[in-house]
Amino acid sequence: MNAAVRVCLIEDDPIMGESLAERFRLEGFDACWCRSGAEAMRRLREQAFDVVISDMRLGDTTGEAVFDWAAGALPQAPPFVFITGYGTVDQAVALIKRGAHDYVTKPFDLDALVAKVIEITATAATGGAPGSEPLGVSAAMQRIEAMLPRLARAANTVLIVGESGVGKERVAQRLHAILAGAATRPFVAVNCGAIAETLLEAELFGHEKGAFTGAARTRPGVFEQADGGTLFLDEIGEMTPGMQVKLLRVIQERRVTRVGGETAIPVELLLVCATHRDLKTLVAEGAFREDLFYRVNVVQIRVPPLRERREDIPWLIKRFLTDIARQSGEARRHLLPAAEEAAMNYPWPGNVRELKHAVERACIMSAAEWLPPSALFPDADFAPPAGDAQASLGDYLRECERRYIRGALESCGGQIGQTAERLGISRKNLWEKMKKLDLGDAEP
Ligand SMILES: Nc1ncnc2c1ncn2[C@@H]1O[C@H](COP(=O)(O)OP(=O)(O)OP(=O)(O)O)[C@@H](O)[C@H]1O
Repeated sequence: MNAAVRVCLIEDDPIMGESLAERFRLEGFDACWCRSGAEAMRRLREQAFDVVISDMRLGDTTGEAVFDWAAGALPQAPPFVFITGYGTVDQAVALIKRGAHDYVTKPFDLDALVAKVIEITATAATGGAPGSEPLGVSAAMQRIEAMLPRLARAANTVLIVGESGVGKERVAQRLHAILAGAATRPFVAVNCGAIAETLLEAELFGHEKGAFTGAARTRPGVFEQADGGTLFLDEIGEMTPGMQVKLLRVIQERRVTRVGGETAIPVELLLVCATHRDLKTLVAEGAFREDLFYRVNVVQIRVPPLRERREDIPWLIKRFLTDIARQSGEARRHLLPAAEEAAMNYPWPGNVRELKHAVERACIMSAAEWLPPSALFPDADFAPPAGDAQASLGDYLRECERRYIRGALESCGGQIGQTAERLGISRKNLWEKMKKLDLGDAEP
């Protein structure tokens, strides 16, 4: 799968260069090791690369100079990932603000770097930068699409709501792509629900050297990293009251103070917050600050669940099949009409994420060019209920969802983590659904 990934490695240190080049080749990447900036510029001019991994300091020039040269001289500069030492972190952060993709600090984890390359090139294979593709063909998604240019011009805070996996981050990326146009501006995404409160403050606002045990050096937070571009804060409904106060202050003042710091640093960015929770209910329960709710809820985009915009299902399936073919280099697969019909009839509780996983799994599990329904829905005991003419659509879909989740639970031996992964939803989301659908002892 990695055979076509072309990596340009710019590293003047022979030991580091050799070990990185060797590891990349072992991964199946087509790695070209350039030992100087001049050599890199020559190779980049001659050949297209999917990603550039460059040291900040090179014998004859700097990684920054190569990056600037590529932005001006190449028709389409590949994404740059910088390798930095302690002394050059600030420079690397500044480069990200100017459009570099990412950086890793020495000593770094090789596995993580390889995963980063795969992630970057997989995104590139989906047809360009995330956000460069339309959101869907349904009337609902086209309405969202139509409002984005106005928001990109006028808004500085946007709230995106919708169930898990509907594509909230996708919408944020699309908004960012419209905002940024051809310019290279940073898009930084953080899942607030996945980070403990003690770490979240430093992640958002940064920290000074020595601010706490383990803060060996100064690190700018995501607000600073996203300066000039877009910051996507996912799962803001999960923030603790303490963090909510701090976020409110930053949104109002548009300045951040690093943990352990004294100076307020101005930031100018589009803040996109997202949640799958009902913030109004959280406000009523006292779990979410009312003032913060009004501050982030100035403009709200609701992304409907996939079951409410079924026209997008075949369109998304075709997109995913095309992406898979491009990434694997194999022939493009198709769905048999019966499989497409089954996909249209299924409620997709995990939304687009679940659909994407199902298509990916079907392509791995079946070698057929035309995929049958069983490739998409491998759980033997799942068959959509026959349907009762008296039942409402809501009841019918609920029964479909219940049966499918029960089948998945059974096929995963009741293991919640595995089942959630298989369905493409979070464990928490699975617990909630099990509770709602009376499926066993739904206690986390
Ligand atoms: N319109 C779309 N076109 C192509 N892929 C999409 C689209 N919407 C969502 N996806 C894919 O579905 C998956 C889930 O999307 P995304 O992460 O944006 O959802 P989310 O609503 O932010 O999820 P969560 O609430 O769990 O954070 C991703 O792999 C994304 O690439």
